[in-house]
Amino acid sequence: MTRIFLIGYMGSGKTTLGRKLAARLNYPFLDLDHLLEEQAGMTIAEYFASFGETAFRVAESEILKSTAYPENAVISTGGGLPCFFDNMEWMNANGITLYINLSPKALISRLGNNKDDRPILRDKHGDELLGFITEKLEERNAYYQKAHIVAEGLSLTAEKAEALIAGKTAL
Ligand SMILES: Nc1ncnc2c1ncn2[C@@H]1O[C@H](COP(=O)(O)OP(=O)(O)O)[C@@H](O)[C@H]1O
Ligand SMILES: O=C(O)C1=C[C@@H](OP(=O)(O)O)[C@@H](O)[C@H](O)C1
Ligand SMILES: [Mg+2]
Repeated sequence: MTRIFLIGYMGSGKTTLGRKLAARLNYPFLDLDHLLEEQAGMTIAEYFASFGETAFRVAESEILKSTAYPENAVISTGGGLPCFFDNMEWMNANGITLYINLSPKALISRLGNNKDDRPILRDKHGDELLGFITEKLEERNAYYQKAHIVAEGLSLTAEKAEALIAGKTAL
């Protein structure tokens, strides 16, 4: 049984890499944000607007822990998920965790104009955005660094991720 949890800040490429890695390993792909959107019948942005962040954190933790995962799976998480409740410990106990580590500037470059569906970042721009991500990433790193694997995000490919994971387990 191999369940691979991809973690990292918004824009680190968890969803993108997750899809590619799952295709490469021939494992099912799950994105916890997408599962929440399906179950709630609304987008993450709508969920934040209707119920607020506190309710979102409870809901995403419930989805993490109640999903009936296939034997083998690649699971992309939301960027904040490892940093609330005991979610990080839960993932470490129930699978292999891989942190996609990127600098604030690299994250901003990847997010580009594509941050409108991320309510926490949507209204921040320029220096304010850089300052916010720098500060939050420092706080979140305390959780992210507990991952089984810390991968350098800029050069990370599905092939490299597969090799890193194979080094931790017999796939
Ligand atoms: N390896 C990569 N190189 C360059 N851009 C990437 C890479 N992976 C993802 N991106 C881009 O970065 C943005 C965020 O990717 P996404 O997978 O949604 O991240 P996350 O799920 O971690 O928030 C998207 O616009 C995506 O196309
Ligand atoms: O980092 C965060 O707090 C969040 C990250 C988002 O997922 P991505 O990391 O896939 O953008 C999504 O769960 C929500 O907007 C909150
Ligand atoms: Mg994502």
